[in-house]
Amino acid sequence: MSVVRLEHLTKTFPGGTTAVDDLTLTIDDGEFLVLVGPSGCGKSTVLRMIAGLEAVSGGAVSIDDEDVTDWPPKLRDIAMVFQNYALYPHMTVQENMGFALKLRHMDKAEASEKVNDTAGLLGLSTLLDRKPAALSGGQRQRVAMGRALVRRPRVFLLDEPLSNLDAKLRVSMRAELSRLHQRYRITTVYVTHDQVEAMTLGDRIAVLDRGRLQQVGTPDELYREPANRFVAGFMGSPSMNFATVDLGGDAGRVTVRLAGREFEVPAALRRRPGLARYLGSAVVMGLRPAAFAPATSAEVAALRVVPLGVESLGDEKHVLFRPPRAIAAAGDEPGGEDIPVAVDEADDIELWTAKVSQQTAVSIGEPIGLSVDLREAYFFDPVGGEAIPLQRDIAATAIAA
Ligand SMILES: Nc1ncnc2c1ncn2[C@@H]1O[C@H](COP(=O)(O)OP(=O)(O)OP(=O)(O)O)[C@@H](O)[C@H]1O
Repeated sequence: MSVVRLEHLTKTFPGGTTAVDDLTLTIDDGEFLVLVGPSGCGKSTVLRMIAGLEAVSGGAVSIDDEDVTDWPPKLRDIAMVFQNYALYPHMTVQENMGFALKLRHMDKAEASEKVNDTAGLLGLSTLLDRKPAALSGGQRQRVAMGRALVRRPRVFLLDEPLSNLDAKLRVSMRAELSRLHQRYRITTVYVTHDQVEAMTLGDRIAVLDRGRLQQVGTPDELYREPANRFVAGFMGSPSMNFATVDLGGDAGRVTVRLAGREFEVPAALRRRPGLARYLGSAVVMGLRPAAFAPATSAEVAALRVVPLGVESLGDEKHVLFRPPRAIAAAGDEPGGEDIPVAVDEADDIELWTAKVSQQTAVSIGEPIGLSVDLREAYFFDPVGGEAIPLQRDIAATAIAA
């Protein structure tokens, strides 16, 4: 059993930067938790406080219900792997991996057996006599992980361990990490700013922004039910597209206006009931790149956009275009029954992206029609950015009330 509990964890550096702000989070026994967030959001500082490498300014860290907040690192039984895996250059792979066991005065034969077992698992058996200089980047990273795993720590902390590797190696090391975790089930906290790594590795993902926890949940929960605009924009690649739109209609019919055209929000959209209190006012709408498709000529609900960039990724294309201006169609009167849509000027700065199939004929500067699937739309409060709740949240609130 190794449950890691962070309670109101806070870190303010002497210069006054609050890197971690009141973080409360439990990492369950055997769980693989990924901490993600943009550069500087406090991920490494959280990890360093768990390891005991950084003193906390407030709050507590406990492991298995034991408060370890003031314990020195070596008493915590935690292993940490960094981005620059810092192997001892003068030692062989065998010696590097066995070093921690030697420090613990483990019996030589037993230590050697443990090293050999772990090396076998990591595909390092034939490299045991080499020194780090004679290894590839991926092999060195595996040795670093082997060195951490060999003593079966209670908690395994990894800080962007794959970021120095090339794309192909990263994919295979991801698979390897998953396999190792399945095998040992060591409680793991993994820091990355790469949301693909987060989605593929994490049992759960915790998203940080400016030191504050935004949401914690399974990859699927974060993707499908982001708690706020920040999480929605962070999870998913390419990112979600946002526009501020005014909501029109009544309880029976909800519409948004984009590019002078009115779109009805489908009744089937689970987020729709939460929209009722925003009727007649502005909301932020989010559309993932996959919500667009090339429009067939028969479709009415199409946007005409001028591609400003086309990225061909082999099996799909990303089309970049200026966000459709949510202008009212000619004849609409502001304040009239059909509420015209306001445009947040800031939205114009970031280009939108549509994901289309490789077969779609599209080139820069040549207008194309895109259909929009509003069943895939997300809505956020225009001020606080929190997600407008799903149907079941509303039902739960109603019951609670
Ligand atoms: N020793 C320090 N003294 C002062 N400020 C620090 C110190 N270490 C980190 N910071 C600041 O704390 C904030 C969080 O840093 P941290 O390294 O935890 O972020 P991160 O999310 O891991 O970033 P990255 O993804 O770039 O590694 C940053 O604003 C950083 O500049």
